Amino acid sequence: MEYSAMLEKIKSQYDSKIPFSIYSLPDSDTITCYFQIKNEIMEGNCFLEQDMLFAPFDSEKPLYCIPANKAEVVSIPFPKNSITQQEVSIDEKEEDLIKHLKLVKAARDAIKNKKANKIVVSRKKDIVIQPLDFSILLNRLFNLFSNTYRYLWYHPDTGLWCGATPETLVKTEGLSFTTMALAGTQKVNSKRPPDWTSKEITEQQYVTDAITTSLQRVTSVVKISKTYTQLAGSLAHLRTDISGVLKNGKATLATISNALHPTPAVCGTPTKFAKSFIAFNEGYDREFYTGFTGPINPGSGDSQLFVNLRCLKIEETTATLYVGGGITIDSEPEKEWEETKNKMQTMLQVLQPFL
Ligand SMILES: C=C(O[C@@H]1C=C(C(=O)O)C=C[C@H]1O)C(=O)O
Repeated sequence: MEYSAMLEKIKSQYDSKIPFSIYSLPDSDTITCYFQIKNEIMEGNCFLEQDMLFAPFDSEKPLYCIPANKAEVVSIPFPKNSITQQEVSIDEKEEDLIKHLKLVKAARDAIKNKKANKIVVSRKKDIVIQPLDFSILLNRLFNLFSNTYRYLWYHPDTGLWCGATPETLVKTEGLSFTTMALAGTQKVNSKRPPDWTSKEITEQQYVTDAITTSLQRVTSVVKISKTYTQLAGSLAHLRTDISGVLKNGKATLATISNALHPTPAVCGTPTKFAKSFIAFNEGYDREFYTGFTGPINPGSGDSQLFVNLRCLKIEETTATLYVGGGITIDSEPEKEWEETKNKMQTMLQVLQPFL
């Protein structure tokens, strides 16, 4: 399939409300498209066959998939273009600032009261956009942030989502797996490497510890790398790689993703408290933000799932952007607000021609 035919196909699937998904793996020049053939709703048991998966933050809610055997699956190179980035400024409402500062303070108070060590709090931001043009959107999505997992997903039940996430939930190859603990955020400064503070180091260590503990149930041989800096757009994060072998016969992709999700990178620790704090205090439904998505193939064992961060949802002429950050005892509310603004830049860069 030619790239221009693919663009036509996306438009016709979208106009006829038939599910499709397009993705490019980190550092790849190829996009893979899943165009569902018939307009059936595929939700529920999505971990059994080769498919594209789209799972919400709340594991009680349905996850969606486009099975390969019900879709036209094509992989093609995407046209490369260099795009210059300029910071995009948008109006933020005073009430949103006040609400977020209050949320961060409430999370910090719960931590001070020893209810949790870390809680990830987030917000969403609605932005009015020009009518969508898939050609422009995909050109920016796939050419910017090439070291991230970039995707576009559409399903009539979930709506249209896209994202460029730096975070792997889990990658499996046969019985081997790798995952990562990603946390701590600084704006990249071209003059000097990030100087990580003890707040960020502690916040990221919580993630490594929690992931290693939850994996003990379903894996054997866990290897933990040194912690290093990962760049994602104009941001830097702290990252530790965790790899190992799945317990033969016991661990499936479903068990390992259930063991991992939601990690303290997007929820907090302890998970139960952080989850209920988020449900009671965030004041909105995260839907698929901080859920997970990616191409899976349980038969061959080669699957890649990514945490749905730096993402947005488009409904007609409104784009909703989702951003959050990890709160610990040392968090400063104003800095956390700035961090959400910095994280928003990723999707604002993609949307720039539509603003
Ligand atoms: C929650 C987000 O990102 C997560 C939180 C981070 C942090 O608190 O520093 C860093 C990377 C991600 O694990 C987001 O991008 O919305």
